[in-house]
Amino acid sequence: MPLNIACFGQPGSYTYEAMKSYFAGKNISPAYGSHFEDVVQAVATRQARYGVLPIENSSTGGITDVYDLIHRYDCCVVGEKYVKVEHCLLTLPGTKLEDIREVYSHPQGLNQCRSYLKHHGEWQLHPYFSTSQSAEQVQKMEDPHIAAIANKTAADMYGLDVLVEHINDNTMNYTRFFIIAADMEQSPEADKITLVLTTQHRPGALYHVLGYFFYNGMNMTHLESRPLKGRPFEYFFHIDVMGNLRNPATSRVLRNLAEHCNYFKILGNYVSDQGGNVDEIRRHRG
Ligand SMILES: O=C(O)C(=O)Cc1ccccc1
Repeated sequence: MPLNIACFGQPGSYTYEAMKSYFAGKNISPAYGSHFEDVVQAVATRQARYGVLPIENSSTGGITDVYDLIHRYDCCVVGEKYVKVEHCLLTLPGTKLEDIREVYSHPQGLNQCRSYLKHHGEWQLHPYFSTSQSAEQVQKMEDPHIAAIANKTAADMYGLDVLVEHINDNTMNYTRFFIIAADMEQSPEADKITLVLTTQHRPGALYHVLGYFFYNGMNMTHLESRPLKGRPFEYFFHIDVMGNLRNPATSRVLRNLAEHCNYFKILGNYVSDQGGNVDEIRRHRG
């Protein structure tokens, strides 16, 4: 039986790449969603066993809608994948740079190429469903004045030329993807925990939360704050820390921490992505 996977975008999207690489060698049956919510909903209603979504970019930061959706639909994080994102300007074969008047891409794609696009301030920018759907749109419109920002796979899939390569502002441009599910998964190899909490609304509350990790030698790798609806200037904190919940010391720290929070939920404990990309990021940091 193939694994039903809900994937953001369509074949050729960066999320598609993340899915292919995370589930390499597995028998999968993907269904695609044009909105982040489609993917989360498919998982929450168990139409799909797993969902794949972008969560964070190394140049533009957290993809905040996705944090909110995972939490709102009560989904769990069961894995992660880093993908190096190399944006290209794709056009119909034969189009020249001076022909271009309009550019389609996912808002993340437009954002990550801001400096390049600034040099072409006359181009009209169209935020679109995903990078791959933007490429398909260029193919369908058959208009040589229109380009898309997407990857080389999308160029091949949708019969487009790569007019300009590497147009992202930051050459070290990585996106982290979450693999989500309706239920928690636990493995002895899991080494990363994603949790969400709200602190008491008093001075030093976040300092205390961070102190739990610091004094117990737990490496915190990500912190994202999201507004609490109906409570102006109060926040959910989405936190990643290294650890395995089966380790009694780790679970004790988290239990103690939970007691000091207004709200505390573990979204997942999974194996961190230790692929070649991560090594490259570390090498670059020196
Ligand atoms: O639109 C896509 O291809 C996506 O998967 C979202 C995205 C867009 C740009 C960078 C990383 C992820």
